[in-house]
Amino acid sequence: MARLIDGKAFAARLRTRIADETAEFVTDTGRRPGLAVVLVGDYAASQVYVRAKQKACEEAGMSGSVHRLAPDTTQAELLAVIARLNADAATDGILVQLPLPDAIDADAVIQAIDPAKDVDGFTTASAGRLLIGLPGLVACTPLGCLMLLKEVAGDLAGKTAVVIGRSDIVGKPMALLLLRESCTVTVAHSRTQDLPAVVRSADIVVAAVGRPEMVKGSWLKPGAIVIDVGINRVPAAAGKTRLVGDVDFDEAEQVAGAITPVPGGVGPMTIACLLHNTLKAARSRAGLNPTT
Ligand SMILES: Nc1nc(=O)c2c([nH]1)NC[C@@H]1CN(c3ccc(C(=O)N[C@@H](CCC(=O)O)C(=O)O)cc3)C=[N+]21
Repeated sequence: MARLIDGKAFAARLRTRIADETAEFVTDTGRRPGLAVVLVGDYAASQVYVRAKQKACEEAGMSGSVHRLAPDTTQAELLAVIARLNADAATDGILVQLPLPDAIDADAVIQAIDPAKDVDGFTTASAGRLLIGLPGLVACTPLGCLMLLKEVAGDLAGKTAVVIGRSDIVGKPMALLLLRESCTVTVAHSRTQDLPAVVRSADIVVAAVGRPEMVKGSWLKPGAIVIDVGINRVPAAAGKTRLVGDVDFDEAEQVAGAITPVPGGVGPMTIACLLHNTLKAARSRAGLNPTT
């Protein structure tokens, strides 16, 4: 049976460490690190995530503000909010909650964020710095996945890694982070031929496709480390729903060496890494040395 990778517990320890470092930052600078979350519209899942992010900020001793805008907010109005937050000295991190309403050009909004405050790591500046190996803010979900992998496997050099999914916010930055750790990286996607055979070659599998329970136990190399980024709500008994990942957990845990559960795996790490990035941005803006 696979070892269970307890992302929730790891994230809790990380958040405690960040809280200690935040207290030091407050002593050094006389102010709290500040995260501004911008939420447009009334998408139900976003309301839940945004509240979780704000609560996590406050528990770490940071200031977390949520800027709620109406569903019919125009692009110009949203850009004006970003400009104001870019110029605000007390704001260290800016996160525009996705998805945005269809009428708004999400890319134009993201690119308007000051890269020094880009705690999601979504701007071209942040993505480009990761690509060429310069220090910068890295997207929270892949960063959290990497932390879990290093915790479980230690040195990743020379290991074969397959990333399933090629999104700009998970698959691509995940592949670059694994390459930076000297893994041999394959990025698989919807057009990949014989995906089971590709997955079977991997010591490390990161599943980020958004298809419930798609990765089967029989696809895995015995002993592989499996990181499941998927968060899919599917129908369950008695008209209820339940969360499942992109990996068929019950099958995979019979074959894998270690595996993250859903929930309680990658999700909590995403939020902890958002705090990590906010503190990192705050330290950098205050002229302090980076801690990690
Ligand atoms: N600009 C932007 N940045 C984001 O980082 C971002 C976003 N937009 N839009 C939505 C997605 C989703 N996301 C999650 C964060 C934490 C959990 C999480 O903590 N999940 C828990 C609980 C899940 C539950 O019970 O619903 C878990 O997996 O254990 C999930 C999902 C961040 N996102």
